[in-house]
Amino acid sequence: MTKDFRGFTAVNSVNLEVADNTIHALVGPNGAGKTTLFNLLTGFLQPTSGQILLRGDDIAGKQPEQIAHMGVARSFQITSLFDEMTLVEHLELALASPTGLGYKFWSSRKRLGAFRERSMELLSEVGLADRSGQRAGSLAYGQKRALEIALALANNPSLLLLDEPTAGMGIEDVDRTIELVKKVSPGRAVVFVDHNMHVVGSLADSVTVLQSGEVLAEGTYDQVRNDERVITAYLGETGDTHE
Ligand SMILES: Nc1ncnc2c1ncn2[C@@H]1O[C@H](COP(=O)(O)OP(=O)(O)OP(=O)(O)O)[C@@H](O)[C@H]1O
Repeated sequence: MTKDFRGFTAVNSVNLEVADNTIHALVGPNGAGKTTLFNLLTGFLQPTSGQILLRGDDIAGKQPEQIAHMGVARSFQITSLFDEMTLVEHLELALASPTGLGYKFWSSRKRLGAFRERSMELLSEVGLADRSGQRAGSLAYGQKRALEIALALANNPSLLLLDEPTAGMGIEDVDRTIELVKKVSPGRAVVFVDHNMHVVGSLADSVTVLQSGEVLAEGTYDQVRNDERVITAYLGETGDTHE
């Protein structure tokens, strides 16, 4: 698929194929087109040309809500939580929204109770069950990111997109997040963007390296990390982020 912004091609004929039950990393220097690609996959941007097939259905041109209903979920790079709401309320709201209950939330708190059990399951999946009644604002940074993953999982997506899931984390949270993503990946395809090569090497079954909107290299982590073009692209940026 391709995305032009008034003559500037941010994503140029990128062909990305992600199989079920696999974890795929999207890496590349700043401005490579990773966020634009995520925006295309989730309907926040429309491709200038090309198809986006989700298990055979073309989702290009559909609205973000439709794409979400079809099984694509994304956790954001920037936290999008409500500090005053509890963890379990976050999950209940996320579970209620595809049913159309979402907008009535404020007047039908009782009906949301129907989602309590599933909310607790999701919280325990990400290791936050014992904090279910706490306000999101009271969580540590790594826990907030785990809550975001739980929210992304609420509608059991077939394609889970994680935008820099370990950004800003200390090493312990990074390792916890690696284990969490491994744990929640079976049964779906996961695509993540991350600048941390330890994370990419630990998680990714396959890696696509983007540069200036184009695919620079593709393969396993070991294949791409030894690719001369990749090394050059990264050296050009920061000197040593290829590890
Ligand atoms: N709405 C827009 N209008 C014009 N240009 C844009 C727009 N969005 C992104 N771009 C440009 O497209 C290119 C790719 O940007 P994108 O944000 O996708 O890169 P990225 O790989 O996600 O970078 P980073 O790692 O810094 O997040 C950049 O040159 C950016 O300036």
